[in-house]
Amino acid sequence: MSLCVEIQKRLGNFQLDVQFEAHQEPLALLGASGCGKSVTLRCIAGILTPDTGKIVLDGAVLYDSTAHINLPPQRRNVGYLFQQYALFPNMTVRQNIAAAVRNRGRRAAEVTEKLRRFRLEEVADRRPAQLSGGQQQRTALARILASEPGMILLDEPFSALDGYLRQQLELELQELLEPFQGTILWVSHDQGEVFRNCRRVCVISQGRSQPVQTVEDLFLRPETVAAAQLSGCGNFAMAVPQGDVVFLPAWNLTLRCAAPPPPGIDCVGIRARQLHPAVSGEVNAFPCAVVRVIQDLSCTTLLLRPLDAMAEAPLLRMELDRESGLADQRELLVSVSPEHLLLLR
Ligand SMILES: Nc1ncnc2c1ncn2[C@@H]1O[C@H](COP(=O)(O)OP(=O)(O)OP(=O)(O)O)[C@@H](O)[C@H]1O
Repeated sequence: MSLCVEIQKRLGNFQLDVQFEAHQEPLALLGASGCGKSVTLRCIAGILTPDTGKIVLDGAVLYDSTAHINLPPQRRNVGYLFQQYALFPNMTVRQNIAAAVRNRGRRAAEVTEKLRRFRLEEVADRRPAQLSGGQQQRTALARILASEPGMILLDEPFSALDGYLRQQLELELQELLEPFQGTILWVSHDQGEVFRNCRRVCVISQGRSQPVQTVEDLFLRPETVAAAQLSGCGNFAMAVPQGDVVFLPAWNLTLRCAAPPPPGIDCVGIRARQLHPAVSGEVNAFPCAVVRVIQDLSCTTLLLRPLDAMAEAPLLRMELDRESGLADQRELLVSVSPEHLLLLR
């Protein structure tokens, strides 16, 4: 049971070129807005046709430009949960689910089972416009599972919902999808959502896919600037490796690394949480001017300028607990431990 995708598609100035494999797992497709995540899903679902390439699901060829195979969406056995759920607006919840059941003889029993399992019995006779966001999402998912798909495509499943509901539904979606045996492609630009729900991830950056990796490798040990950005890192500087240190011209800093940087490293990343107040003489300590203090709900962010930085150098973000008591300092000695310095290409 697996999905193999290797496709190219041009849309105006945008060029998509992605390849990845997923095996009976939730695989995350993670990337910034406009990087090509939805176009990839639409090509797999058969709503868009790639220019070249191949898509194979569980041994069945859905698309192959060389062999001129291009199955229509309804023959692909792919369930697609759209960002806005795309329910039939004139049908009730019951009818929306019933429309997806292929086996007519089992239709009534299937609908009853889905209404119960997805806790939709009380709203079964309402239309989509009369449902909450969460109920719409459950209806859409019930409809997808009623069609017995070989795989499920989730396009930003929580984008239509706000904070509290979002957290609840994420837990619920995990539970509802647990019995599903096939592959799930989970599109998101939210690092936390990916970390909580998927074991492996394919990063898409400006239309190009990067090799599939584990979420731990991406978030804890990112290797590229794009991956570090997606993992939430907020400080970047060009770097010149010299033995087991790196020189950062913009901030005029030399920082020690945990090990000599491998070839190809030309940038470092520093997470805002991993900059910390330092004592004099501490490894990698450097003085900074505090340029701005931003009070947030759960933390305080300081924007810092290293004292020897070039005029146009980017400011450093440092995140502290709200009660740290450092928010009124003009100058601060800070440090990043060598093992927390992200060495990037
Ligand atoms: N039908 C189209 N014609 C021309 N360009 C398109 C078309 N559909 C998408 N694009 C372009 O393709 C690129 C990728 O779009 P896509 O919707 O896949 O992004 P995304 O990664 O899903 O972004 P988001 O996270 O914002 O949903 C964008 O630059 C978009 O403008």
